[in-house]
Amino acid sequence: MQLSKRRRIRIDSFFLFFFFLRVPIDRYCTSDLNMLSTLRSCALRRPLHKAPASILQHTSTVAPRNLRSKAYSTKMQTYHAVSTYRAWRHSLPPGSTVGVVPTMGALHAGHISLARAAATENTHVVVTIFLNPAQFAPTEDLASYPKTLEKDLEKLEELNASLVDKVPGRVAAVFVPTVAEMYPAGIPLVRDQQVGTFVEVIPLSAKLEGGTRPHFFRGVATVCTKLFNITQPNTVYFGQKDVQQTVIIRRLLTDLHFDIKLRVIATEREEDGLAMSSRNVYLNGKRREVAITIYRALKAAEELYESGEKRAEVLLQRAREVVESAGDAVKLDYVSLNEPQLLEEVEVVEKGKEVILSAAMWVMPKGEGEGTVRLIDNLILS
Ligand SMILES: Nc1ncnc2c1ncn2[C@@H]1O[C@H](COP(=O)(O)OP(=O)(O)OP(=O)(O)O)[C@@H](O)[C@H]1O
Ligand SMILES: CC(C)(CO)[C@@H](O)C(=O)[O-]
Ligand code: BAL
Repeated sequence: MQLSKRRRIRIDSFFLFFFFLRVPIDRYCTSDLNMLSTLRSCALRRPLHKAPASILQHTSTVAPRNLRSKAYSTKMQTYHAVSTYRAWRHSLPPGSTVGVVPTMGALHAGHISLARAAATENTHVVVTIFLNPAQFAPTEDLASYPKTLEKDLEKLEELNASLVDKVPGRVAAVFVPTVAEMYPAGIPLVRDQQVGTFVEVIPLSAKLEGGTRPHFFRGVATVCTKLFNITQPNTVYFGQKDVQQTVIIRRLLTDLHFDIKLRVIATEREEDGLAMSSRNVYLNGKRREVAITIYRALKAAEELYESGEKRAEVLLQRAREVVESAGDAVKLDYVSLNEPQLLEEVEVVEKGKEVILSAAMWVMPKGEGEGTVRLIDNLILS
């Protein structure tokens, strides 16, 4: 049957109306994605002819620009269960990119710089906060590790508020799972008692930090594998402060065929150069003063390198001397020069090749009830 001309025009304008309605929504999807995530926005991206009426109603409620910034400040979601996180992750519109920042909490400016980098490069940032028992030996500080969840969430909200409009992403979700969720079979700290699935990156995990903390990278690789499976990132963000961890994660991503990019973000430091670290809260007064020794030692070796010395043993000796000069307030675990792929020790720094100069040092107890505090740091010589 032929439609009358007037009726055809009315039908065409009806479709045109919805076509134009969709344009701002699509633009919205690329710039203000966090807001959309709370609206289960994948539905909005469905071809309009398939969209149910209620979804179309939604579109008109998100449209006013002046409401968007308000919505931002209320939408960062915290998920404790894998299932609810997954529901959120599946709800993201096509074209979303997710940058994941794994942490153990007690957030400081170093963590925030990772999240900021992720916000610059993704539409959605997910920060995970999980104090992972599997990377602690029974003798280590799992029980006393700082726990500041409320403040952590505030800091992430502050970051969101500080991000300018042209930064595409916001911290949209914080994943804070329970130990039972992450380790359904339980996770005793004694390795021989552990049951379940574990991931090891051999032989990288036995080097440097692994020499003193043989359990450590098995715990890290295992929990990161779980977190990557759950959070489904496009890119993961790790700090250079834990440089061996970044080498191990790169290897893990390659070997397990994760379709995930790795970004390594520069170390944030205190004014005097001390690398920021959650464990720095253990350091007060005199202990905080001597903590800077690790950075001074690395800098002294770097200076010597820059003056032309390329022999590893001479450079490392320089660093050792600086630590020794601080007396028995500190104790060096190792200082080492390694190439960045397999962490093989380097004897002479070759022209044009980057090497990792890294160290671990304990700050010794001073008063009653104080424990030793282990610090790590590194510089890249290039
Ligand atoms: N100063 C820093 N600058 C940049 N990234 C950092 C810094 N400190 C930690 N990170 C990164 O943040 C991520 C989470 O680290 P984590 O939660 O263990 O904090 P941490 O400060 O390293 O704690 P810890 O004191 O236990 O070593 C890691 O990728 C780590 O490398
Ligand atoms: C990567 C990590 C969050 C795994 O627990 C931890 O090792 C850390 O914070 O560096
Ligand atoms: N960022 C390192 C975590 C740990 O020492 O357990």
